[in-house]
Amino acid sequence: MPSLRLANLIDGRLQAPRRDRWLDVFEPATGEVFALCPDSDSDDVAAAVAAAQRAAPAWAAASTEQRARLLHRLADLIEARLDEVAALESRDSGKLLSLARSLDIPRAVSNLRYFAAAVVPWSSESHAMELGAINYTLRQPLGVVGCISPWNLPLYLFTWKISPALAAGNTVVAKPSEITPCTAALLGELSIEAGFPAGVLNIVQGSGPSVGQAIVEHPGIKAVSFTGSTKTGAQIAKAAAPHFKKLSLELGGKNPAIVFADADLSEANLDTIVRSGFANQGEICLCGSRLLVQRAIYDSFRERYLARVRALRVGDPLDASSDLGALVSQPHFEKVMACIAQARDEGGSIVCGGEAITLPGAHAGGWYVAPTVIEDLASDAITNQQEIFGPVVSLIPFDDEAEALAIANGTGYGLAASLWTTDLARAHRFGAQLDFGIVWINCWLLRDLRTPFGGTKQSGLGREGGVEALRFFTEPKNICIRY
Ligand SMILES: NC(=O)C1=CN([C@@H]2O[C@H](COP(=O)(O)OP(=O)(O)OC[C@H]3O[C@@H](n4cnc5c(N)ncnc54)[C@H](O)[C@@H]3O)[C@@H](O)[C@H]2O)C=CC1
Ligand SMILES: O=C(O)/C=C/C=C(\O)C(=O)O
Repeated sequence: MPSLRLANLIDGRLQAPRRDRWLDVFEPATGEVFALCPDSDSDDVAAAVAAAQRAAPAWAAASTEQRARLLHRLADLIEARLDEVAALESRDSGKLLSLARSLDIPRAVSNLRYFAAAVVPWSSESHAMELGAINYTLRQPLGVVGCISPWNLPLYLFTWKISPALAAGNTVVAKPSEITPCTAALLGELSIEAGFPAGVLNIVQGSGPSVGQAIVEHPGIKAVSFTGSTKTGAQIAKAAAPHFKKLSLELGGKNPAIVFADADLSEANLDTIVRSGFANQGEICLCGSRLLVQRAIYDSFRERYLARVRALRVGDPLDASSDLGALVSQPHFEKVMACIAQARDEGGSIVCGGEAITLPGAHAGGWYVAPTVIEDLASDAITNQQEIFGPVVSLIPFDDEAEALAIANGTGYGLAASLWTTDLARAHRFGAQLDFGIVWINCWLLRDLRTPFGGTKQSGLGREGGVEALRFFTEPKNICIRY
């Protein structure tokens, strides 16, 4: 029997799911079950919404300083237990412990602190009219909002959603992924210790079709912020439409990293380009899975790049010398392997990796895939069009800017692009033409939490981050006074 049994947080109390049903939670590094997650249903969601509705008036009326103080206190508690939270995140998701410790958990803390700080000086607009009237726009909390997050950056994305929602004065019903529920459950416990009033933050654990859908469909939930697959995003949009709910959808990507012949390919930059494909086993929606390289440097770049990728070590996520850990689940492992098989079937050459890796001993049952590089596929091949979300990068040569732009923009997605060039004019010209919500020039995943974050086309709807997130989680009300 797994030793860890998670709980829902509803109305300030840790609770078992009403039906007393449970889901297995696997440790991707070993393939073993190590925890049980509540398999909650619409009754648990209804109880959470009712608690959130009761808590909403007082939370909305609290000063921004009071709300900010509690968010900071929660951040303090997570920070004080950094090692423990990072170890839990790594165990739950298969990600490197070093990454959880240096990126995921510090960023979760930053999310809480950033929105705690941002909401205090946040002010509304006013518009004076010459005829003798003034408008001012109130930004009022929506009431109860839903936050649904995925498994790839569990606490990082869970806090990215709940922090602005709470800071702006809403009460929350949140659902982490049932595949990686552990750190959100721990955050729930810490929120009690931090002193959040009962019902302000509710966490209902369980599957997408039961808990996620019940959140989206509940008439008491005024807005839903979702990160995950484009397919689920479309289902949510459909279910939310009859209720006219506000939606923020941060979905998939098929991101290009575009390397021009004039790029500064220093060792550090080359490392970043490799990282942009393989960080977190490629399980980040921002990973550059299409590597476009100008033909003039293709051969020399390819040689240096492949040498680096071949040197990446797949291993135990707890081992500091591992560069890649385990994929998050058996179904996801099977999906990634099927994508590699499909790349072969459509004529791609696997120039590096391409196989599953079996580690010795206790890790033999884990889900490991070798970093894989594919060549010789047209840009409209399925491999170069569909999101794989694993350690798989496709190399694509191009001749000039026009061709690079057509390839880069030529998918259904538009999340993030990275561009490598020393030509400043090209950087501006090309950056402006890329049909993506985020463009990094000579860097990747350099994040400033004040900036708008999100994608175009099938990568989503709306923007998260900074003031955009505070706007999303509030209702503007214009008041016009004649004097
Ligand atoms: N950040 C991203 O862009 C992510 C992309 N993906 C992509 O999606 C593929 C499938 O992964 P999944 O875990 O199935 O992603 P998913 O999009 O189904 O799951 C994300 C979250 O949505 C919830 N959910 C699922 N169905 C729902 C519904 N009908 N209503 C409301 N919530 C629902 C899940 O329980 C989870 O909390 C991956 O292989 C990957 O390609 C997955 C996770 C994150
Ligand atoms: O906000 C960020 O820095 C990163 C967000 C990443 C995702 O949303 C994702 O991988 O799904």
